[in-house]
Amino acid sequence: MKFETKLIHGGQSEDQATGAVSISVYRSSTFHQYELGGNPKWEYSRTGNPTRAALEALIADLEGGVAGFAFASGSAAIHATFSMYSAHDHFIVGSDVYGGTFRLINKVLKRFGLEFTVVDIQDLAAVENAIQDNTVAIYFETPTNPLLQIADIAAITKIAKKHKLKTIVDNTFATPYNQRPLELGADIVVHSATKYLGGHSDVVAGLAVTSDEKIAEKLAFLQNSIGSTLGPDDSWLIQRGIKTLGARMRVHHANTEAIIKFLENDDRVARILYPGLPDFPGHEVAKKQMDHFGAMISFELQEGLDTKKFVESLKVISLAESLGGIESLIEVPSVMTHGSIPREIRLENGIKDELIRLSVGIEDEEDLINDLKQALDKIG
Ligand SMILES: Cc1ncc(COP(=O)(O)O)c(C=O)c1O
Ligand SMILES: N[C@@H](CCSC[C@H](N)C(=O)O)C(=O)O
Repeated sequence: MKFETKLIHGGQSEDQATGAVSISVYRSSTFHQYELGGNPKWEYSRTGNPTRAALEALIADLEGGVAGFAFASGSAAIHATFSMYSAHDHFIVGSDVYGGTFRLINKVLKRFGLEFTVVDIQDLAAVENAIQDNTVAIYFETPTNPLLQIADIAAITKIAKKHKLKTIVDNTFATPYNQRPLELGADIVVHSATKYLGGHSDVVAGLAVTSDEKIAEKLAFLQNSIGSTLGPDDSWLIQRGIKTLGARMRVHHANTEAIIKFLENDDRVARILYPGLPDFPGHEVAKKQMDHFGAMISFELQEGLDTKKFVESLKVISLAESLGGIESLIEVPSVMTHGSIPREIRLENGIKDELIRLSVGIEDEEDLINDLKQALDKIG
């Protein structure tokens, strides 16, 4: 089955009880057990729910894993994944990660004794040099939020395997439409399904997928034990969103190409970060491991231009956190999505105060470009 067909018919796409082509929402907390001490398929919705299970089967299918797990948010999926490990286990983490992941690591996981070394994930020698006797896994995003840095997944998983480490990839920005890390050797993929997978900015959800049966057992245990599971209504929304992922991504990509051309030709734009640009540092690796370069763009305006006024002057594009929805969203990471990272660390990692991140939606491309133009005209 081709990927675009899998989006619609993959996993478990029909309701098994009725044949309904849209999976039913099983809004039941518990299930009648007809035999005491039997082994029922469904017992309690935290442990397993048919609507959530359909989504979990679908994401496992799309990422090429053996099992998928749905959580109440991307952060919950990441938390459950790190919960497989114990105090004094050491992780190598990419320096550019979503601010909330940085916060989870530094303010929560470290308190439970997990240890972390932050490295530039583009630098393979730095990754290998950071390995210690107690290192258990390498965790990174690619493309990263918000600098869109590209990590070489195949090369990193090769290093990981050599040292018997696991590789965990946050595939939120790429989505399985553009990139499938498990096929490149990763052990676990995590997602903020809040973004492209849901696709309509109307649900917060997270997913984890693994290619390893033993990890799948651990994640199933932790999902049930921690209990941060995704409810049936939200599971249904994510499955519905995924059905149109291919159609949406084609428009996201076309609009992004047009906006990149516009930004490249405007003197008021100083720097554009986008993996599809031939002179972008990660371009060659992105070309190798991604089917398309995605629809996230970061950029900086020329020094002295008023970033605040620019983002506040947009009329079609909304100033808002989040990304991957049908509507275009713009934000300033230093103040918004990455505000929880101390300024000196942020600057050290390359996130300037004035960096702007744009999530290109599927509106008419001319409307988006005209909106950017009128806002630029207000400041310079
Ligand atoms: C790359 C990335 N990973 C994980 C998360 C966390 O996801 P959620 O907001 O669904 O908890 C986000 C954003 O929130 C993100 O941008
Ligand atoms: N205020 C939130 C930040 C949400 S950021 C959402 C998303 N990951 C993005 O990058 O836009 C918080 O403090 O967690």
